[in-house]
Amino acid sequence: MEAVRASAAWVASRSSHVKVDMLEVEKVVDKIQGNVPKVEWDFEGIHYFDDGPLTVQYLFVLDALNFCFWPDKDLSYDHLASGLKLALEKDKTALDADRLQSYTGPQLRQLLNWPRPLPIEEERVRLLHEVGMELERSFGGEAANLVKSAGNSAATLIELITRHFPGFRDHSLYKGHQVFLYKRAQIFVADLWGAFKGQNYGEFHDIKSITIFADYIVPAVLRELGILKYGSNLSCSIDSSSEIVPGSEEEVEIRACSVYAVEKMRELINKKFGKQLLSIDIDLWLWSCGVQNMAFCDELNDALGVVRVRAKALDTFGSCSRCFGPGLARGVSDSAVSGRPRAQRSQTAQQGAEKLADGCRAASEAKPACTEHHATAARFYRFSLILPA
Ligand SMILES: Nc1nc2c(c(CN[C@H]3C=C[C@H](O)[C@@H]3O)cn2[C@@H]2O[C@H](COP(=O)(O)O)[C@@H](O)[C@H]2O)c(=O)[nH]1
Repeated sequence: MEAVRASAAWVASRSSHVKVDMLEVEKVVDKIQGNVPKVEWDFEGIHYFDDGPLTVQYLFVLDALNFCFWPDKDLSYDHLASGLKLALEKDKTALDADRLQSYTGPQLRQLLNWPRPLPIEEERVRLLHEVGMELERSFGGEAANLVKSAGNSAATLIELITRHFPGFRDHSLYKGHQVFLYKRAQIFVADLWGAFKGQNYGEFHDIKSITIFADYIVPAVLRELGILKYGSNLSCSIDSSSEIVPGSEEEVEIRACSVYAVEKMRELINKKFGKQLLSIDIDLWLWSCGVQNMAFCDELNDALGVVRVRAKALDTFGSCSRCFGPGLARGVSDSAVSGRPRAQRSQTAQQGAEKLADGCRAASEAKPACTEHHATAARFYRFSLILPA
């Protein structure tokens, strides 16, 4: 999106806490030889998809709530995606516009099968109400109509979303200048594109206008790669896990410089290797790398290996969406990410994957579906899959 791209460049040129290291951008581009590993949308197997308008409704609600999972160490994006999916599978009307307007905090928790208050729960409930109310008022209750009214333009869809739904207006004031990052509105477009494979509700003639999505995972990956450099005060705050205040210069710089760095990466790939990549594809690669295991992002060759391993592992587990047994999944996942030497870790994960597959087969016969355990297992995947076999 042009407003996001221009904002990111504006901030990056004035940034004082964060710098984009162009030499490191070039090193990464050379190392991957312009080939960004293809990561499939829904590589985790946790999203609802029925190829129709209900999927659009699901994705819109999902992305309305797609922020801030970290304050609860057990909660992740997976819980939201798989929780809403299960809720829809149980009751196709769960995300109808009138229902969205009446959810309370405890009801939202129940919908997601989450046992305690969600981070920023009141705001999440407010967003649900806003989405339900505006969908009903302007789009006949259906997010699919919102998408249709954008006429296959990603930029128009983002304009419509941010005009009608204030909760998606991801703006900040930086050094007296308004900057636009539109993380969740852009993720929604990318989700449609990914889920519908660029067809039907996912067809956008200007999909290349979308930038990456400035969340808290991609910047961590870019920092690990050496592309983002933080000043010493910011480094200390982040390394000691202090909270970075929303809207602060630091926060805006981290997010905007991430967008800018990937735009530069894309330009360089085009210049050196003649390839026109979409920021969406780079985002999904970096994000999947980040949520799987940061330690592996320092060696991009490993990352290339990751995708192969993932594809193989999904063959093993992909068809099972039943309860895996929490003890097994947890135990294995803890050992897989402990600080052991790489060769040993790979072996542990490999054995873990086999054990998990056995447990999974047994459990799926013995127990009914269980979102919470499934999410735990999915998180384990994310650790195990990136370990080279
Ligand atoms: N840049 C970027 N950020 C993304 C996503 C997604 C999910 N995209 C789905 C689309 C296709 C795939 O199959 C994905 O499942 C979530 N996030 C952000 O991550 C954070 C959650 O992290 P943790 O607390 O560890 O669960 C949180 O800020 C959330 O908003 C993405 O794609 N790109």
